[in-house]
Amino acid sequence: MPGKQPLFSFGIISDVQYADIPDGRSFIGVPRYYRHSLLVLQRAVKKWNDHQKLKFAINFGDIVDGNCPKDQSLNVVKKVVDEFEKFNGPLYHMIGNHCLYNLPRNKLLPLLKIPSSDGRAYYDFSPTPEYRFVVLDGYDISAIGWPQDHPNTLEALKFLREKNPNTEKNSPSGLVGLERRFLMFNGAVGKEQMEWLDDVLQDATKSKQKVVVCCHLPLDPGATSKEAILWNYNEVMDVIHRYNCVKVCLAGHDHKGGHSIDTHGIHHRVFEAALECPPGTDAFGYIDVYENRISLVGTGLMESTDICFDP
Ligand SMILES: Nc1ccn([C@@H]2O[C@H](COP(=O)(O)O)[C@@H](O)[C@H]2O)c(=O)n1
Ligand SMILES: O=P(O)(O)OC[C@H](O)CO
Repeated sequence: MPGKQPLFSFGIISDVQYADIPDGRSFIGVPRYYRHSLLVLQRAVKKWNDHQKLKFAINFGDIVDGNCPKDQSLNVVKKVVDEFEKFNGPLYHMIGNHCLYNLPRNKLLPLLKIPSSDGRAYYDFSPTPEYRFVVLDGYDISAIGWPQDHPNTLEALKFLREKNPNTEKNSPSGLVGLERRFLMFNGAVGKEQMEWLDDVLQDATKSKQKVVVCCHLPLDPGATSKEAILWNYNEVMDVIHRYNCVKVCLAGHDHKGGHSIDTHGIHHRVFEAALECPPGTDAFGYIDVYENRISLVGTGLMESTDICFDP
């Protein structure tokens, strides 16, 4: 409603994928501006600070690109984190595949200040009594980021062998429809995390909190290309759909962005990537949160979106 003050607001950006290398292209030929993406982040932080009323900011993952020379990974991650930390408020990070190409979890999570035990990267926080944010770890079961002999790596490799017959496990060749998500650059939510999610949603329901679910990997086929969804998005959504508290799911990873409303009326918004902004353009924003609405105010290629729900 025009004129009504939001309960709170927060900044968002996704897929910065910075690297100090010349511009390139994605596998499907979309230009990627590896150096310029840091300027997009700098402009985002300036805009968030100028706003003055943002309660926090969330990075939806992939702060550094997989093409970053590996002897530079540690310094580059630190450099990008330093840019984020110029924001005058709390920051919440999540991990993406490109972060994990550069650093293992035990190095990455402390740098991103992700609360963690045993390398897990899922957590929740409550910025106001009415709202709970759940940050999922989409690379819990993954062939990247864990030590090679870790049970989660072995489970992921077994899963990929069963689901994707290609030698190159990032190739969706021959996979049909939603099977195209069974790629090495995606991952799954494991059993313990699933139980934790169920507990958090049960607690949020008891506490009459509305929940915003955040994950690097999208959770609804309507909001993303088939190659970019969480392997077990359907199992995660089955848990979410058992409750009424989740109002919105937010994600990155699929750089072109997207928006859908699923069969239970939950909105899914996938954010446009900072990496794919041609020089001088931007993709970031902030979200105003109300009792029964969230409103994304986008800058540049980040499309503004209004999302209404039952309180
Ligand atoms: N349709 C596709 C997409 C990707 N690949 C492989 O994945 C790698 C990573 O892709 P990016 O989006 O990060 O460029 C890429 O190098 C390919 O090996 C593929 O085979 N088919
Ligand atoms: O994480 P990337 O850069 O490999 O990109 C993933 C694609 O957007 C999936 O379609």
